[in-house]
Amino acid sequence: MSDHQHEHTAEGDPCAADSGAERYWTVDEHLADILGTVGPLPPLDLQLLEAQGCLTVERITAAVDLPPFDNSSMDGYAVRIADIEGATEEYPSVLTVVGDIAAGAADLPVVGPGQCARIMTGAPLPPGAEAVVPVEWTDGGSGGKDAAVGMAPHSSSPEGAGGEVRVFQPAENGAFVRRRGDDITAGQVVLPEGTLLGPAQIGLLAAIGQDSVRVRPRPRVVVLSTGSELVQPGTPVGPGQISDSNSFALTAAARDAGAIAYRVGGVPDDAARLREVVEDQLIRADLVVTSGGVSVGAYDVVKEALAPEGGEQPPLGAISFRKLRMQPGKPQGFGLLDGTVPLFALPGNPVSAYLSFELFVRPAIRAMLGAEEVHRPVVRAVLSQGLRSPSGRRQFARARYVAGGPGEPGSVAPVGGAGSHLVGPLAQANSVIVVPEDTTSVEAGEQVEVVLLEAADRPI
Ligand SMILES: Nc1nc2c(c(=O)[nH]1)N[C@H]1C(S)=C(S)[C@@H](COP(=O)(O)OP(=O)(O)OC[C@H]3O[C@@H](n4cnc5c(N)ncnc54)[C@H](O)[C@@H]3O)O[C@H]1N2
Ligand code: MOO
Repeated sequence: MSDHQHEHTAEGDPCAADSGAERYWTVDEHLADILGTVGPLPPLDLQLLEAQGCLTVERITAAVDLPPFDNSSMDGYAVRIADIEGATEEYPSVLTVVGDIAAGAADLPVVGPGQCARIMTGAPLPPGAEAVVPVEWTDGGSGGKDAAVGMAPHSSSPEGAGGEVRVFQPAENGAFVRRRGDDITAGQVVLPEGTLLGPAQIGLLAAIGQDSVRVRPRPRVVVLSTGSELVQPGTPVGPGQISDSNSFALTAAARDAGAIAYRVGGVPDDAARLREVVEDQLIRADLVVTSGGVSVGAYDVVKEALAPEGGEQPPLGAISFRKLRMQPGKPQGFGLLDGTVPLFALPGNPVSAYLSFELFVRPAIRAMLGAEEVHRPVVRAVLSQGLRSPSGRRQFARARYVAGGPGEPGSVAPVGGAGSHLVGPLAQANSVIVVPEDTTSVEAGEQVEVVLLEAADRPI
């Protein structure tokens, strides 16, 4: 056995100390309980930029035509086509300029026979005109034989356009004209129900004149970490203390899943204090995540605070603490606070907390957002190093996955060992290998199931 394989054995695994009598939940039972409890949040009208990343809950119909009026796609001259028929550089058509139309102009000159109007990109086509000739096809009103390179800026000739212009080329009816409604017509469905609102969709809503949109809002997720040993990163770490990393990783993971996340720093191991903090946070929480304090230690206060046994205070909610047939992530708490707000009590070990979030909390957030697919993508890949797994548990081994060529499976290698405290290798992982409950070893070259935690092949 290689050293690497040795690292992935179940030896020294804290999950090995189980008594036979207790009921264990499978990963699937736990997930089914979660997804059976958590559903989409009620829809809300949000301002456009607040709605970024949300899904629409109804189809959206344009109330207006886009463009709203016939307009020019070039800076040039609005003309009648009969006037410029057969125009050449040698025999240009000479037209009288009757006005100047900037984008936003409302008073438009009428273009009669032998006349034209200077026009800017986006400006309305004036009555009588049938096409636009770009300024480069004309002398720009200079009276010379050479094509113009541009127009004199309005600031340097505020009197606007007048006099004559020579046009050196003919144009077809409608040339350089963007017709009213050629993009979108009033009454047209522009976004179907369930559209994910990204920059282009938000731009489209603004273009049709909407300032708000009805969506499933992002869940507001409050992340708490518990433990008297925790200090805020950036402050000195005393004897026996560690920097609180879970609240940062889990807040970032909640954002990554599409939530609005609030990090509440380390709460000491004091059940009454924790209870107070959770109660305070309920005002802004659609979902609460805690880490730590769910095992069997004397200071594991999350259980005590949320599901007090025989105490004077009633429980804050119906939170069930359970053990799962998985590694890492064996101890888990889940239930509803106040009958409405889902609470996830995740184990404190950083790898356990993070993977539990990925497997259980992320799908809940996605379900609240109304997403059709709530799970991370799962692929099959060839294992490049053998690994061991404890019997009776589904193991989730941190790994690096590299996609294969077209039609080929990718390859995957475990990173780091099985210890739930190993945050170094976790930061190298882009995936987890799933080893089923009844499998105790997988050899190099065999295919395994891999959950992708991010786009594969991202350089570290
Ligand atoms: N006798 C038993 N002991 C343990 C068992 C068991 O079944 N019997 N289960 C082990 C397993 S598995 C896990 S997972 C942990 C879960 O423990 P808790 O959820 O109670 O977590 P804590 O004891 O509070 O902390 C565990 C570990 O993680 C560190 N930690 C906690 N919070 C943070 C944080 N915010 N940032 C960084 N690190 C954190 C903490 O210092 C501990 O080292 O229980 C096993 N024990
Ligand atoms: O191994 Mo525990 O299961 O670290 O979560």
